[in-house]
Amino acid sequence: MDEVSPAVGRVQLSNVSKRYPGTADAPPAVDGFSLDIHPGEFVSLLGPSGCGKTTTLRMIAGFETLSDGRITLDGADLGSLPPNRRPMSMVFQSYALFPHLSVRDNIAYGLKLKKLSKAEINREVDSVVETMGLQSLDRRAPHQLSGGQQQRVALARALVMRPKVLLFDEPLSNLDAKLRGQMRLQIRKLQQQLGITSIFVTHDQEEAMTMSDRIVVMSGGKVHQVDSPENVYRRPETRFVADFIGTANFIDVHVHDVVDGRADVRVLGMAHSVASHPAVSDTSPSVLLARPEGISLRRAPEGAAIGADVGKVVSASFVGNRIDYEVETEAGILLVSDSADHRGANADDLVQVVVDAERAWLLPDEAA
Ligand SMILES: Nc1ncnc2c1ncn2[C@@H]1O[C@H](COP(=O)(O)OP(=O)(O)OP(=O)(O)O)[C@@H](O)[C@H]1O
Repeated sequence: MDEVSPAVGRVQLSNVSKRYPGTADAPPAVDGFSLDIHPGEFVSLLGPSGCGKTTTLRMIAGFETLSDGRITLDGADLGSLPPNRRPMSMVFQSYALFPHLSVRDNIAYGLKLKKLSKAEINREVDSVVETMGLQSLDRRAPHQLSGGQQQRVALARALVMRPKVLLFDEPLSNLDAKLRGQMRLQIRKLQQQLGITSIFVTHDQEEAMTMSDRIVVMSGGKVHQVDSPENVYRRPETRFVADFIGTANFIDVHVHDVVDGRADVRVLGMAHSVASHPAVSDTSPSVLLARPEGISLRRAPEGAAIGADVGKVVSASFVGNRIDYEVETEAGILLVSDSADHRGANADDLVQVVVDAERAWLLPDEAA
């Protein structure tokens, strides 16, 4: 396949909503979704079951109508254009291969419908078979392939249509963890090589984090944050995002002063200056987010008792590349991860608990 990046495939969603028929008393499945997806960008829609990510993808594909709003591709309104007239290909969780057709015929299927000549079809199929490393498998039937191989065929079938946009609906959920990891890398590499705008639905945060340029975190039909993987982890917009992505310790703090995105707070008896969300003020309820790797444990001073900065180790679990601790403190149970390869503390030890202020983030406590 050509390895040039076409500067096409800009998808814009403006205030898109979806209310399914017969659900008038429930909140909309998708509620005022706006997003500008750049050509060649890899965007994941991430959120818990029922948050509206599949509905959004299906509206982009044309399988669902919009109740409100507009979706454009390269500036042109997609309106009621049927799915097969949209220059997009979808890769499904179930692979959706035709069982009675060979790998090669599965890949060629869409091109035959487009009535390309036999020679053209062969050329395009050869090219994509090579790109996907399917040369030795192309005469087989789908049932003679592993799950990962079937998913590669499904991707080849999508790519051969030379879409402007690739849509993925949880394509890796049926694969085992190791294969999922390999497929993630393969899809991302290929996507970058070909420069095809990609929209990827998943409920797996690690998948979204490792593959995406930007992640859209959704809940209850609404967008909570659109940001880089790093920002959704380190600088979440809402408590929901902080909790959904990774492991979160939420610590109640006293906020003394907020200036230029930094706040003076008292955490576990110690004064710190921490980065703070723009909506945080010294009068609004706020909560400190500290990730487990942003807290460290030190040996408690001789004769120390549980207090402001001294806690008691409840459990210490060896997880291979790190040790996970649960520590009981005055701020509740905190989860702490230590990358050290030796166990620094054991259950029942008293430890000094230190929050790394540079890795902490103060955000509005909408749950307060
Ligand atoms: N055909 C339908 N008719 C009525 N309600 C629907 C229909 N399809 C989905 N919904 C509802 O719309 C909301 C969003 O569903 P959607 O499938 O988009 O969520 P999701 O985030 O993709 O979830 P999952 O990860 O479980 O697939 C849910 O409340 C769901 O029950």
